[in-house]
Amino acid sequence: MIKNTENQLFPVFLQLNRLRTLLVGGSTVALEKLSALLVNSPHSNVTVVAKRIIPNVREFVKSYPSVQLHERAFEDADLAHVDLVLVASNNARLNRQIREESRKRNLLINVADKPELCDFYLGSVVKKGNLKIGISTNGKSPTIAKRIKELLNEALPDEIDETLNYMSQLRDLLKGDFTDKVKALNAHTAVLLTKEGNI
Ligand SMILES: C[C@@]1(CC(=O)O)c2cc3[nH]c(cc4nc(cc5[nH]c(cc(n2)[C@H]1CCC(=O)O)[C@@](C)(CC(=O)O)[C@@H]5CCC(=O)O)C(CC(=O)O)=C4CCC(=O)O)c(CCC(=O)O)c3CC(=O)O
Ligand SMILES: NC(=O)C1=CN([C@@H]2O[C@H](COP(=O)(O)OP(=O)(O)OC[C@H]3O[C@@H](n4cnc5c(N)ncnc54)[C@H](O)[C@@H]3O)[C@@H](O)[C@H]2O)C=CC1
Repeated sequence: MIKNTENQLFPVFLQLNRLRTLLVGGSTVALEKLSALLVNSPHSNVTVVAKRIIPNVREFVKSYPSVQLHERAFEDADLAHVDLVLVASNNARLNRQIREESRKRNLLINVADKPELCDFYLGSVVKKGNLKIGISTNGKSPTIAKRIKELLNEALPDEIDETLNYMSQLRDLLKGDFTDKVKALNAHTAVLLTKEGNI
């Protein structure tokens, strides 16, 4: 039985360096979205289109050569040759229009703070080396998502990345069929779930 109250979103981790992302809007909220994209995927191919681009955005993208800025109004043609769309404009009609045009082209879209116009949501992200954890509260409370991120950031030791690298080497060394490998990897990590393991 599927309960309506449960979180039914499906999480994925995108290779934004291989995709082309359009961001419409160039102000405070656009900067938040841009920073969420680039802090996680520094080689994201992002095209920003906005009537006005604030200096903070210009400053921020200086460290990211894969970002292009276009200070002008949005045109439908901006949707050609992109894979993903994010909108952070202050114009409700424009948001709706971009949503419709994006769906016609089968593009996935996120409109900042307008869940009803979104095909996907951004999450809070915990990162320790190779480990990345995405957090969603099903849109109920982004603030709680942020707090859980802070909690996990403190709880997970930096050494977790060494463990991941060690396990990766072990994985390459292990011989035998798939089932044997899984057994061995599970045996090596069983201790992590005990208090003494203390990941
Ligand atoms: C549905 C979703 C769609 C989407 O935008 O993708 C959405 C929607 C809305 N956000 C609103 C407000 C705020 N958003 C934040 C922050 C974040 N919001 C993010 C995601 C999401 N926000 C998606 C759901 C994620 C989930 O399921 O948990 C995070 C996780 C990721 C990111 O944006 O990068 C990022 C934390 C990053 C970090 O970890 O630091 C803060 C807090 C702050 O900024 O400190 C506030 C103010 C306080 C508050 O309201 O809680 C409003 C009301 C606007 C209004 O009142 O006008 C709506 C609209 C509505 O709910 O209807
Ligand atoms: N600022 C905030 O903290 C919050 C913002 N929001 C939502 O996010 C939206 C954006 O927020 P801000 O960045 O603060 O807005 P803003 O008003 O500072 O910036 C809007 C951006 O949209 C661009 N824009 C407007 N019409 C355009 C067009 N036709 N083509 C291309 N670009 C166009 C503007 O040039 C500007 O860069 C708000 O309207 C609101 O719905 C929601 C909650 C909080």
